[in-house]
Amino acid sequence: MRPLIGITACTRTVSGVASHCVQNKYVEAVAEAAQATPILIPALGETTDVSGLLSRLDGILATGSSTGVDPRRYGGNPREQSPEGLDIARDATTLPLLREAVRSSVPVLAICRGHQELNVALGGTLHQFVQSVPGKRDHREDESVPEEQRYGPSHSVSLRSDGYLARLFQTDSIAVNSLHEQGIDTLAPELIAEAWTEDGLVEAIRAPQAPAFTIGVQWHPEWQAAHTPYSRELFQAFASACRTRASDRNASVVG
Ligand SMILES: N[C@@H](CCC(=O)NCCCC(=O)O)C(=O)O
Repeated sequence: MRPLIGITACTRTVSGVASHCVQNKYVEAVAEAAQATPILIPALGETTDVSGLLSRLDGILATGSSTGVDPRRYGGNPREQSPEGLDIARDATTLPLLREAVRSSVPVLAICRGHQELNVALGGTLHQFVQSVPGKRDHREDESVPEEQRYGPSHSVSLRSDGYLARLFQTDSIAVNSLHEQGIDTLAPELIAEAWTEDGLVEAIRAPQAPAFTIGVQWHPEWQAAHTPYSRELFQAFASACRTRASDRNASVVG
């Protein structure tokens, strides 16, 4: 049986109707690159039954989003963010969920906003506008170009020489896409950096003491994941951890 992977949703108003949304590329990456069964995790906030949900899941994919984590979640200045740029219900869902997933041996792959959420959930902080930080490059996408170009390679990242990703990819740097303006400032105590841009921004993270696979990346491996070698390898490694979790879960139900 395929592992069951929960994908974090955003709240959106679609044609005037309040909705929970996940972009197709995340669903496709789980179904095709990870060969798993995707299921949406709605942004229900505090009413989410976190432990009940985690006990039924084999992995969590924390997605990217145009919205940012509310700065009040990490001691940032709330006046600098417009309310439309936030998704309070998503924060109230994903932050406790990711914190508990890491503790409960549920594999986590966290992408872009998800990567930032993982850091905040575990006690780290973010830059609200990386492009305004002295010495940092502008990590935002060019919104005027077609999607194919927006998700194309933008800059390289150096991989930690003794790190998980360098071992997985068998290289010390890769080219990645870049579509964000927030970014990690202070790393959460239980995370280590797995990759950096040349401006020093942390582009990938891992929780080395976590019982299961726990990786965050600032770039977008879900974009055409099944057809892009490093992205496919990352999703396959995540899937392998999810399969282990699935067989452990089944063994505990049977036994
Ligand atoms: N808003 C945050 C997060 C950036 C992010 O997740 N971008 C993804 C865009 C949509 C997608 O492809 O999922 C920031 O600006 O840092």
